[in-house]
Amino acid sequence: MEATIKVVLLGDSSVGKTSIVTRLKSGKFLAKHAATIGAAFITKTIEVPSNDSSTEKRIHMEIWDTAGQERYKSLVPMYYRDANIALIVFELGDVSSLQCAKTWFQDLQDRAQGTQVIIVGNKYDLVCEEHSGEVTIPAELQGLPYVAVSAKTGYNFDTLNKIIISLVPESQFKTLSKNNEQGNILEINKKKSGSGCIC
Ligand SMILES: Nc1nc2c(ncn2[C@@H]2O[C@H](COP(=O)(O)OP(=O)(O)OP(=O)(O)O)[C@@H](O)[C@H]2O)c(=O)[nH]1
Repeated sequence: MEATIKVVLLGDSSVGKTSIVTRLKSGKFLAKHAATIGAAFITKTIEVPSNDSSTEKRIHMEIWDTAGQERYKSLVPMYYRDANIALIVFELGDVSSLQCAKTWFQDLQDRAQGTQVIIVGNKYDLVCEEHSGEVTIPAELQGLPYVAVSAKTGYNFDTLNKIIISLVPESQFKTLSKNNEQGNILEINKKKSGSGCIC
């Protein structure tokens, strides 16, 4: 079974959206300094762990990394339109980026109600462990799935992947295309025999 989903990253400039995408895609951290211009797109396939090999599942993710800089803000709705999942990213220890996350959530509620939201607090490696649990999530964002990660160290990316997987509804999964091809071949053969063709 396969599902294709569109994932978009939203959040203030420099909170680490591109670094999260890179970590999701390649498991690496590149100390990147250039800000994203407009948006960037990558694809990533993840296997859904299962005990039963007959129900193997794969999720193809189309991941859109948007620019956090103010001057590109008006373009962003174009990228979150039709997204199944939005990762709204803020930087742990940076209150203004958390306020910005609130604004993005409001935007999605106004313009993309079908999009499921995950709140991601990034740069866990920069905050002291004993203080990292003290993030006060604004009331508007409470109840949404939340995970603290570090794109630099890879901390909690397994949890982030699990949350993404859990948000893909069963109805989104379609039978593997290989089976569809087999189905088509059977259909062609049936038509041939029906028309009396012997070639
Ligand atoms: N220490 C630390 N630095 C990080 C982490 N994630 C990203 N950074 C750094 O933060 C800076 C900004 O990261 P980007 O991934 O470019 O941020 P962005 O949100 O894509 O920025 P825009 O393209 O402007 O929207 C870079 O210097 C990264 O190396 C992290 O988990 N820990």
